Amino acid sequence: MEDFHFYTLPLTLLALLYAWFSIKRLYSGGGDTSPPSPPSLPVIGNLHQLGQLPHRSLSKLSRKHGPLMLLHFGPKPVLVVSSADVAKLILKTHDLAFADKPITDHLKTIFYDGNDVINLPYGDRWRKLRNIVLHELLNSSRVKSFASVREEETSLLMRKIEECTSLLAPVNLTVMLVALSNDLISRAAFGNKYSETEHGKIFLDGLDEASRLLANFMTLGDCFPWLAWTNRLSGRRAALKRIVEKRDIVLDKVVQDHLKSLNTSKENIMGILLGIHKGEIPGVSIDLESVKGVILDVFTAGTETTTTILIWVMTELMRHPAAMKKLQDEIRGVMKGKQLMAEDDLLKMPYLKAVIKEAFRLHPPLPVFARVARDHVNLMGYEISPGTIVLINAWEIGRDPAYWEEPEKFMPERFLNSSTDLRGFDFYLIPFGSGRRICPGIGFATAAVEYVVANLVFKFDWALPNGAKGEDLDVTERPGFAVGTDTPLIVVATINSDV
Ligand code: HEM
Repeated sequence: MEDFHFYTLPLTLLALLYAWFSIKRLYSGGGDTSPPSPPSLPVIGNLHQLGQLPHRSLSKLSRKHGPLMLLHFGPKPVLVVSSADVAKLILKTHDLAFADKPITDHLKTIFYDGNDVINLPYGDRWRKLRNIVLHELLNSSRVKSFASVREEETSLLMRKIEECTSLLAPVNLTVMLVALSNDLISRAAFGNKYSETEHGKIFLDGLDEASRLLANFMTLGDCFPWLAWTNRLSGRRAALKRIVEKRDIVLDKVVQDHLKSLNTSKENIMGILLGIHKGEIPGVSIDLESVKGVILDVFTAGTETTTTILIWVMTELMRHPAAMKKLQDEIRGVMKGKQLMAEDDLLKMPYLKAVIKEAFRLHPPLPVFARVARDHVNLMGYEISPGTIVLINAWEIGRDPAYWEEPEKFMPERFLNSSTDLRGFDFYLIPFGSGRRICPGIGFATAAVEYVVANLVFKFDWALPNGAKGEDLDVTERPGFAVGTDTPLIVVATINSDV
């Protein structure tokens, strides 16, 4: 018994100390070779610190622990990047080493086993599909060819707003802009507006539900392979499967309808993809599963993001009447004596472009985007292992005080006489990402956003209902795939009497 006390207590203490340091090392990155980490809990790591709006929780942590920070989501190491300089290291200096994307079971269920551009790992299959998207579907002449779709859909939106003004009714701009983005993408993708058909509604509702189910950053089952069963238990997997099955019936029917028509139309994305599938472009090929994957990419990546930025632009203009007036003066000056805006008119509107860039800086629709390390990388003296997830906080980078004066202020003037653009070369402004995996939809999205905002501001004067002031607008963010405002933007429009 005496021996027991003599040896057991110190040994137990030693064992406890060893366990404590091992856990600490495991969950705080492992000492000098790992970037700084906030304190974490055993097993779950830093998961409890994520919150509903991850860009904000990560921003708070990074302001304390630095622009390169290591977290753990359960056992998974996660690097968080929060400054333009570190983003440049990841997206330019080591772009190839960080060119993979994280994929979870849920994403596989939604995207045909990850058989699409967004989710494929870097490699030949991804390169082949990405080239098709970049060179055949979304190149600049193709984006121009969709101008008539933008013009027709924007003038329909104008008419709907005019109807509200004649009834003296406020306009729910959020609802109208959601419908507009869906219709723009639907017509570009399929050639017609699927929102108007029963089938189309099922398809769009399916996308919406899937995006809501995926709004949580990562589920426990995604972080811990041994907890994958919780996805089944929570009912999420079954719910996703149901949604995907319904959606696939619609997508299969659209593919079959297009295939049946003798000449596959080259005027919409589905037609072009099926043309490639039939071997119409020498040296380029695509299987039917990937055709559906790419179509899903276009809808998933293109609709909610476009709606979200349109609403942020209009919200910021409502909150800043001086900027609204300056923009109106610019647009109405360019349009003097003209009724119908052509896309070439936008070239003479530098303040419009500045307003849109400023909205993207403060409110990137995808505030945090992810990459995965493919190789061992030495980053700023730290050893990063393959498989490490990298979260790039574009929202925080847009506020990096090393690059932005008064970063919280909405000040479009900062972009006048500046060469900064949205194409990912300026690492302090990366709402579309940068490097090998930069968004291929930049041209498509900005063409739509510029044309729609220019028309809204040209045709109407805007006010808030009941004489409310811009600063009263509720700009609380809503968690989701794209982060927009929680409260719909309800406004009163008056027709500009000079138009
Ligand atoms: C305001 C609108 C949009 C925003 C803010 C946006 C943002 C982004 C971001 C941040 C990425 C990840 C980039 C990276 O990892 O470096 C991305 C990827 C992607 N986006 Fe967009 N996007 C928008 C519109 C669109 C549109 C309209 C399309 C298609 C019509 C599109 C298609 C894609 C695709 C296919 C990818 C995956 C690229 C790859 O992994 O190779 N996006 N987008």
